[in-house]
Parts: sequence; C-alpha cells; structure tokens
Amino acid sequence: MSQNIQLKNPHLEGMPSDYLYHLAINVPDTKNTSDIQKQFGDVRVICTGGTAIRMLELAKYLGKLLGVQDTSEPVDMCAKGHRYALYKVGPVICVSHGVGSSTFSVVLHELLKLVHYARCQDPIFLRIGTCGGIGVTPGTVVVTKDAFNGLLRNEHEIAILGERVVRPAQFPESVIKDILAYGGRPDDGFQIISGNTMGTDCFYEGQGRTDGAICEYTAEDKMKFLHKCHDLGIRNIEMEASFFASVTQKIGVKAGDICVTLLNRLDGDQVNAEKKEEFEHRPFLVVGRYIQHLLKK
Ligand SMILES: O=P(O)(O)O[C@@H]1C[C@H](O)[C@@H](CO)O1
Ligand SMILES: O=c1cc[nH]c(=O)[nH]1
Repeated sequence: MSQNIQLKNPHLEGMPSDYLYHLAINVPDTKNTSDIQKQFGDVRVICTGGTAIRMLELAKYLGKLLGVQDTSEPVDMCAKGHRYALYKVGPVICVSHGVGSSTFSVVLHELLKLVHYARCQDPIFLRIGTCGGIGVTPGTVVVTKDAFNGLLRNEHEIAILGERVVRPAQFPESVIKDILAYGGRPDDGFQIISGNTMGTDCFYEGQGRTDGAICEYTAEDKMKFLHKCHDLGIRNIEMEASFFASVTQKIGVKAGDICVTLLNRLDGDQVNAEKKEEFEHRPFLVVGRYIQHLLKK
C-alpha cells in the first residue's frame, strides 16, 4: 500500500499555516492543502543536485525520456525565493541544492514538508551530483552505499541546541540494487559501481586537498588519508552524502545518491573543466532509466 510520508516533528501539528521560505511556497492552511496537492500531489521522484543549470537540463532530459506532454521549457517554480531552482516535469521535480550539506539541509527540510503537504505517495529522493573518485577511473558513476562523514565515520553529526547529535547514514539497499540493475547498460561507455561515499564539510582541507588557501599537512599525509578512505570502501568524496542519508533515513523515505567522479584523487586535486562538461550528464542516463522503471510500477 502506498503512503504519504510522516514527518518527525510534532510541532507542525500546531501550525495553522506554513511558509516554505526558501522555496517561496506558501501553505496557507496546513489542514486543507488541496491547492498544493493539485500542484505537486502527482510527484513521485524528487531529483536534487548542486546547480540550477544541471537541474534544468535534467528536467528537459527527463521530460523527453518520459514523454511528458508539455514540451515547453520548464519554468523555475521557486524563482521568487532567489535561492534554489525547482523544475517540474510530469511526476518528477528537479531541484538545485547549492554546495554542501548546509545549503542542502535548508531545501531538503522544505522539500520534505512540501511532499508531505502535497500528500505525494511513496516519493523517492535522489541526488545527482559530481564528486572526486578514489582509485576509480574518472567518469565512473558511483551509487552510494554507506555514507561517511569527514571524521571517517559512517554517520552524520550536527549541532542541535548546543549538543552533538549523531545519526546513522545509510541508503536503502533496495534503491541501490534497482539503480544498478536498471540504470546502467554495458554500451554506455562508462562504469557504474556501488561504493561508500565520504561527504565532507569542506572541498579543500576536508577532502585532503593540498591546493586550498590553507594546508597544514604534507602530500604524504594526504595520500595516507586517501588510502585509509579506500580501505573503508570509500570510492568517492562529495559534500552531501552523510547529511542526505541521515535525514532521509530518519524520516524513513527512500533515497539514493548517484554521482560521477570528475577525477581520481589518487592522481591529483585539480578539477578539469572539460572533464566536468564531458562527464556531468552521465548520471542522467542512469537516473533516467531508473525513474522509467519506478514509474512502470
Ligand atoms: O552536485 P554537486 O556537483 O554540486 O556536488 C559536488 C559536491 C559539492 O556540492 C560540489 C563541490 O564542487 O560538487
Ligand atoms: O573532488 C571533488 C569533485 C567534485 N566535488 C567534490 O566535492 N569533490
């Protein structure tokens, strides 16, 4: 039986209205959300990713792939908020989240409330991103299993009311299995693998780079760290995985993190802009086929 998601906040019950500030979406009456249901009630998949342009391109790609009737250019439904972009194509929304878990956190809380008010049935949250690989060929698509934080722990840690709160950070096996089974094809010309992912709070020192504005360790220390990550099964590094896994796991909503590696960090730190252009759309193929499979169910 399909289900609306249950949020983990008893205070929401006592709120007559709710303004999703960064999305610029108003819920004037939380007990009667028929307008929001009309607009978003059919949403089955919430795709997220760092940049607005990637999300627009993904929306256009999925619109064609899924045969969505409306062929006009998708419109940013959250433009008024000036923070994030949200495009809707049929039962899929594509939403930008910025760099790192702090910006992602804001929009993910609001998206979870949005799908709750819209009474979306069994929504699945996906992140379609870029990352640095560890010991894998650049251009490989990695589907995250366990998400590690920058302390090399398979958990996410945040400060709440002045206290450290630590939450587990795993993605559901069923989602990983289906993405691998339906997403990849041998003739795609790139590999798709599952592996653990480290989500850091910093692109430079947090990821063991030696090309930031500050670096107080040696090149040997860096390599030792990257090899330690590899020994833990970590095959890619980005900046959202542990947060994303922990929040979706806490709410009990299905989620998956699908990222393409732009470089092999065992070979260097600098990202090559041409490689980014070449590789950035690879996860679209994977996610597109997975969504086709989901919508057939
Ligand atoms: O989805 P994107 O490509 O933004 O993901 C990674 C992790 C950070 O957000 C960012 C750092 O360059 O790229
Ligand atoms: O090395 C990389 C590349 C992309 N995104 C990251 O967070 N790290």
